[in-house]
Amino acid sequence: MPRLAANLTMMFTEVPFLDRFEAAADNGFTAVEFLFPYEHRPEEIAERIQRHGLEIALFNMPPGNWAAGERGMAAIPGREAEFARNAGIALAYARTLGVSRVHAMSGITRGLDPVECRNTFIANMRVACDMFAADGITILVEALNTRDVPGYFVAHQEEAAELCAAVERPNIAVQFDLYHAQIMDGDLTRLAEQLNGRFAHVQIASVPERHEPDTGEVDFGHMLKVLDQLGYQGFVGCEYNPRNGTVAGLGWTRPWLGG
Ligand SMILES: O=C(O)[C@@H](O)C(=O)CO
Ligand SMILES: [Mg+2]
Repeated sequence: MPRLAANLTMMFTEVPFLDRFEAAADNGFTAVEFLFPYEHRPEEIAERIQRHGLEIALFNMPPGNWAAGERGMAAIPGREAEFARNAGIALAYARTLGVSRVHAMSGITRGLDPVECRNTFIANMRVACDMFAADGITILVEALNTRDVPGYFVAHQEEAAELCAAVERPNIAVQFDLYHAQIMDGDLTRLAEQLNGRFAHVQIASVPERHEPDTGEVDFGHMLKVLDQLGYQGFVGCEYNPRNGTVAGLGWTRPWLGG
């Protein structure tokens, strides 16, 4: 049975960030995820988690200047020191929050030398993996679709898996976002079978609109069963923009969350 995690960057945005934890718990979630916690002290977030009996499935390292269009820097030559600093910031949050998966975004590398980017990515990820290993934390690599994020370093699931292998560390894995995967790769059942054992987090949303996963071109009831059959024990992040309000759109979660 997949364990759903509400993505608090996209869901429950009707209330301020710190109040989204209560909203998620009230609606049956026992786990949450979010992109960036850094506007809040880790202790404030830890208090919400404890108060509402939640677990945090995942969050991202600082991504650089998000508003200016930056999407991480793991593969961007010349930003190694900033990457390592950001890894340190994320590690402090992960420790306080008891989180065991942290996503390190690769960056927009369009126009840069691909070999240099790959070497930078591998070296940076080795640094991050080694920093997080003692705490039992896995670093995640996500492929993003080129329509939403043109020029991102990793666009296909097999590329993400191959890069993880090239890092040669036990605590790195693919963040298998089925929304991006459907847009770029398709054939999701066979893809999940091929990648089985190499992903440590899953995310879902309808395609192409990125709304609730009960609409659109992918049958997520089927995909969640496939993940079950493959023995996937991790979380499934609900990373979508609710169509008409978060709570109004939660009907699809009933078979998975109960209620
Ligand atoms: O799929 C996404 O957009 C996120 O999981 C993410 O981390 C980068 O925006
Ligand atoms: Mg995602």
